[in-house]
Amino acid sequence: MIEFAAVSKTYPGGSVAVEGFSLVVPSHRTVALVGSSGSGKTTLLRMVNRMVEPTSGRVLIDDQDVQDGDAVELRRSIGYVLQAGGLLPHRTVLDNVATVLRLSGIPRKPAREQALGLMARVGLDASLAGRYPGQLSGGQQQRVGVARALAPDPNILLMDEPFGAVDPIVRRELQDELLRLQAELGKTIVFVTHDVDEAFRLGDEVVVLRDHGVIAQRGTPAEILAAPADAFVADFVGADRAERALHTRIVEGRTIAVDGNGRPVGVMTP
Ligand SMILES: Nc1ncnc2c1ncn2[C@@H]1O[C@H](COP(=O)(O)OP(=O)(O)OP(=O)(O)O)[C@@H](O)[C@H]1O
Repeated sequence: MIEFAAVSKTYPGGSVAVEGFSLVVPSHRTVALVGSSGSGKTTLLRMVNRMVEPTSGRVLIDDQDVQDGDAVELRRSIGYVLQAGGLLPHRTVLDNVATVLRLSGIPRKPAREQALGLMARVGLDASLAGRYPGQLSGGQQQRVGVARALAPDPNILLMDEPFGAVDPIVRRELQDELLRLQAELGKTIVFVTHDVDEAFRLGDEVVVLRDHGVIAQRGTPAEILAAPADAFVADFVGADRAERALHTRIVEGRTIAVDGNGRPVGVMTP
């Protein structure tokens, strides 16, 4: 469990990124933080692994204040996936993953074997092991980023717009892959995105942020869609967008789901 207890962050120079944010992320769940650019998502995420120190308030992991332990150890125990992948450009794919294992004291040979296992787990063919990150597609690079983050078998995975740089089809594949992995692994995931559809797809719970990390609404995707807290949330989640405004129509005795443009999108099953 991760708990943000009234955290605030004012950066040097006076920019207020987050003001009085509180949230509990239950273990083995995925919570998606969604908000527009500058709403403080990255700042909040980085407070968990102490890449950002709150100006006030505390972050607790399983009731332990993250400030109490060693920052390097904390960072090593938490998986972190970034949009850019954060890969080492002059190391092969296998080495990128194995390095993380080596850092935790695993000898070279078993580290490489485990790295191959992690590659398979995220859907990367072993034939890519000897390539350099620059020789991979964007989607493959992101998979390496996920394999790296999973290497120390962390309980917590922090994901900061991890699929932001790939095209929509690959993005969808990566989302499916993450859902599959999460069903197997049951990590505690904080997923930052500005894409509402991605948040709704991946989040067991979704937290919609306004500026300064102020929570506009939190709930399951269904709860937020069914009852947006206010006009800001309704607008942000696109509650009136044609593709969300579904209704049914009877055609030849079957009930068809139709979107706001009148386009059929599915058949209702009894
Ligand atoms: N190191 C920094 N120094 C000063 N101000 C910063 C720093 N990092 C972030 N900020 C400011 O804090 C606010 C929140 O930034 P943050 O990166 O947390 O938002 P975000 O929601 O993740 O945005 P994005 O989606 O664009 O990444 C912004 O106004 C930003 O300019």
